[in-house]
Amino acid sequence: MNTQRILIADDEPLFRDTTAELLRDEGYECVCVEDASDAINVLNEQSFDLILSDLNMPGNLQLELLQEGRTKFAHVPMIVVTGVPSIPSAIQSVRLGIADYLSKPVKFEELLASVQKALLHRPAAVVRVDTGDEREAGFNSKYPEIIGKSPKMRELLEIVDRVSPSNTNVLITGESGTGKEVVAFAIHRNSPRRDHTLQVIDCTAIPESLFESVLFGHVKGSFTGAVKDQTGLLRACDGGTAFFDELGELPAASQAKLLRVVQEQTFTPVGDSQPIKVDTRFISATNRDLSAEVDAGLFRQDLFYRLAVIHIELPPLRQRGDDVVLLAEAFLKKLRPAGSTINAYSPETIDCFRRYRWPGNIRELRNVVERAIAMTHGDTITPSDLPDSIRNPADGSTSEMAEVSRDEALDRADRAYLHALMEKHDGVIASAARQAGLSRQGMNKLLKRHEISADNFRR
Ligand SMILES: Nc1ncnc2c1ncn2[C@@H]1O[C@H](COP(=O)(O)OP(=O)(O)OP(=O)(O)O)[C@@H](O)[C@H]1O
Repeated sequence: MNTQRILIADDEPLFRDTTAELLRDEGYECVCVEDASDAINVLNEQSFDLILSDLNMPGNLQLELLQEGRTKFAHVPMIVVTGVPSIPSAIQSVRLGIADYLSKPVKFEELLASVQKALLHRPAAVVRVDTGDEREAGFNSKYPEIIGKSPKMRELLEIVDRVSPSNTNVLITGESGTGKEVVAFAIHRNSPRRDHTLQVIDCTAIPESLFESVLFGHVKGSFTGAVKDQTGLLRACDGGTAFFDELGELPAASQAKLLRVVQEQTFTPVGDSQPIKVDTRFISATNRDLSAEVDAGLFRQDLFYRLAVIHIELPPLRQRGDDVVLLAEAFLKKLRPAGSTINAYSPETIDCFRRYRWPGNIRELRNVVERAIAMTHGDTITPSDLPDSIRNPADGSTSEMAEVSRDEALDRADRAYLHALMEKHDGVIASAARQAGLSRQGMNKLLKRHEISADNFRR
């Protein structure tokens, strides 16, 4: 069953509906719109694998959909189907990188062949997170799955860009949930190996006694339970990339076996005598400090040097500045149910996001957004939709405090205090003011200065 999603933008109802119906019969999911601006809106809201677009339709007289589609949604192939073919529009379309240019009337078999071809040759599948305006939202057109435009993330993307085309082995480190796997996939997808497999090998999931069998494969009868020949994971990614996740968990005996493969690119399946040669790039990830583990004698130094030819260190979310806001916005768009009217965070919620330290990094943020979407009653997510630990982080004296000016630190503490106070008093200004030793007027002034709305705390 094919569940690829196709957006059909055409103002001719007969063509639009018939094409959608025929494509649905082929197993595709189709969404139909009748003009270019609706198409752009839908593209901003949902992810698609292909766009089928008319040229002469409302909102597209300057080929707006074509222009915007090719710059903002470059990873979604587009096929133009026009009733008014012309050489200039064909040239312009091709210049903008469309997958095909068809003239109406078009036979369905011809259209289907074009769709299948475009889908086959599109950039490898990505986790597409739609973040609205590219520049504003930290959307990196070459790495759409990596949201962020903080200096640390820009630097990181530059490194990713430089290492992707090479064959060099890469070690990615960083706290849990910082996006190590996302970066590994981005490197593979932008490498010449992209048409081959990226095989994820979770080092925590392979028992030491089965390491060779799982990685190298085995022949039937080579041990009790080996009832048939089994191809190992490394064979599956010949020509591609082997991604060793949680590398730091690999036991010493398995480290030795892996070293041989990394050095020689050969291995022998269990019970076989013929070595197999592969061509594999190794990307590894760990949240441990591997060089410290090498120093402590817990990880083989030779294997470390082989695998960490390039070392990419992912910063924790708390060091990525306002990327937290960009990510929260992207997750909101991605995770809200279709047709949902939830469309914003209140300024106080954004404040909570900025203040919190995010020990679980981006994964934690994603979970928090998902929970908030389920909790909220209105169109806007407010602090009452967040877990208590995020509304009231008990981290007034973190080391981060020492990184900012005294004024900024006092300001943050003041804001945290006001949040806690409003929370406790359910947004009732009179009682909050009483506890704070302020007049109502003074409390109102302070809330206004911090752009905190008492209404958001009322139950
Ligand atoms: N820069 C980013 N932009 C958008 N989403 C991201 C980004 N980084 C991570 N994510 C998302 O955050 C979640 C965690 O990412 P990922 O699994 O890659 O982290 P990890 O560092 O490999 O975690 P662990 O060490 O626990 O395996 C995923 O849902 C991923 O899609």
